[in-house]
Amino acid sequence: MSSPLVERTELDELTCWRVRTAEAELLIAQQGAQVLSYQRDGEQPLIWLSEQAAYRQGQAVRGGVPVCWPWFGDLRRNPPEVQGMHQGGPICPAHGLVRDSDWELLNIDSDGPAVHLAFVLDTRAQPLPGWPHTAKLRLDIRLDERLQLNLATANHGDAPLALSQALHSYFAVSDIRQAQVEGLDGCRYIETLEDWQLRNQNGNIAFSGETDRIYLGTPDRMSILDPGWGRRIDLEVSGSKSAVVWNPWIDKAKRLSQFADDAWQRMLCIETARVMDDFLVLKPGENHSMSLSIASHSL
Ligand SMILES: O=P(O)(O)OC[C@H]1O[C@@H](O)[C@H](O)[C@@H](O)[C@@H]1O
Repeated sequence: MSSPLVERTELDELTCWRVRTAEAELLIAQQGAQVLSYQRDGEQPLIWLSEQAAYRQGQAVRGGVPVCWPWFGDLRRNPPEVQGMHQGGPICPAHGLVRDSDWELLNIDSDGPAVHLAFVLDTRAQPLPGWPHTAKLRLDIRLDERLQLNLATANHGDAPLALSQALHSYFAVSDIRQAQVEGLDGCRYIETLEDWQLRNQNGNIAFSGETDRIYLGTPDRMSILDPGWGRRIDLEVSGSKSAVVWNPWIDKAKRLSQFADDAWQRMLCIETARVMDDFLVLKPGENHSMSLSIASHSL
């Protein structure tokens, strides 16, 4: 078996890392430590990357796995403790401050057929605008027969940190209208499209319109069933009890940046998260890890 290969490549304004193992290819942008694409040989992509993706500094790439931190979504929809950490006035971008920041590549190493890359963002070296706290964020990416992401936050300050976060994974599907999500039966969810009402999930999730929901009390395993490609994508998570399920459908697709009008058909976000009442509080010196493992199997 050939040993894994990691090469640096520049995509327009962004430095990226292309990882090739005997069975898969992974592309990561150093900006945001953003996984951009992931495909196993002989399979359709697992992670979706927009065909209109732009590789610009200071702008998250549409697709892949952006890291949302130290808040998820609209800051004003976050618990007061999370909002209170921001002292930057009215400018507070959606999904926090790190998806378009420079991260440092700490390490690349391989262990037999597996490759591991670690990226860090330390707010002491790189202060975040309007967020004057001392924390170290680390994303470990490991590729072997599956893709594993581990997002760790350490509080290096002397006061508690309150934050929300997500690994905003865009998955590739053959056709969202045929896909289903298994594993969330019986969970409560917030229907953000209908006044943030609290509802209950019955059975699998199927898609027939714009979907933007925050699931609470989520389990450690979920799957995307994709009959069109005869495959299931199995997600295994730890350190998270909330997840966001999102597809923009027809109208919102037209308003999104770097997004083709018909791209909603081919993607589905299931975002491993710590949001709403699952937000994170870290005491001084405390560390927290949230991980996501992605594998595919035939249906
Ligand atoms: O366009 P952005 O900032 O990358 O956000 C994309 C989507 O991210 C999802 O997490 C949100 O639930 C959606 O409401 C939002 O549209």
